[in-house]
Amino acid sequence: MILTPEGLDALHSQLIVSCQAYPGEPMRDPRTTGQVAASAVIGGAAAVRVQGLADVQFTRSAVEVPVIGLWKDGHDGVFITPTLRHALAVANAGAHIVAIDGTRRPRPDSLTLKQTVSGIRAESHALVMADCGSFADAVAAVEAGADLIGTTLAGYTDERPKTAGPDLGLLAEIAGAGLGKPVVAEGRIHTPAQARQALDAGAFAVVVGTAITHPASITGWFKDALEN
Ligand SMILES: CC(=O)N[C@H](C=O)[C@@H](O)[C@H](O)[C@H](O)COP(=O)(O)O
Repeated sequence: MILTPEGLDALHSQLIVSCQAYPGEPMRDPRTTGQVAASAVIGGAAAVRVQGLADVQFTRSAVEVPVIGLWKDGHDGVFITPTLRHALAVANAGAHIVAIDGTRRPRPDSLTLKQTVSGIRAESHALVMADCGSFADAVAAVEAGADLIGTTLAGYTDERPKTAGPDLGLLAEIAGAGLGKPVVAEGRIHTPAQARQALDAGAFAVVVGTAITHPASITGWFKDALEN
């Protein structure tokens, strides 16, 4: 199944679930990722987002909804699918949508964001989601040709403070600017009410990760509540 820009309509106002376990964690296994993703789909996820080539491959065979794939390399600076090589590997692993760093920061392979998007288009059928950290990033990502704009990196670059919940201010600013591409709310959406607020602030779709698929974090939230 090839996902076209028109096919993105199926994701309008929908929930996308990010299924990620981090290096060294017990659930860091591509089979587990696929099972968690399939469970999220049973619950109503219209798409899933997974990290790592094997995770993309396993998840593609575990679900029938669109798979957003990424490859995290490192954890500082530009680390979400940082180069064209990473992006093409994610596309080749079967991702319908490749999520890439969509900031204006220099990239490790020295390509511009526009060259990266063009390279993905030239070599694959995958759509491109640009993970942005600011309004200026979003404008640049649309100009670069991205199919989807994510607020994924709001609070993780030095352009925005890290809000406790989702950065609804940035979301509303991008959505309100009418840049012509769907804006996906992602990052620190921890409650159903916040997911609803994100849609109301203009999000095309909402990505929730930790609050649905990261038991260690969720357990910590409950434990903290008992201790304070
Ligand atoms: C900044 C960064 O590395 N974000 C990553 C991107 O894929 C993931 O670690 C997040 O879990 C994902 O964005 C979903 O966000 P949240 O888990 O807050 O719902």
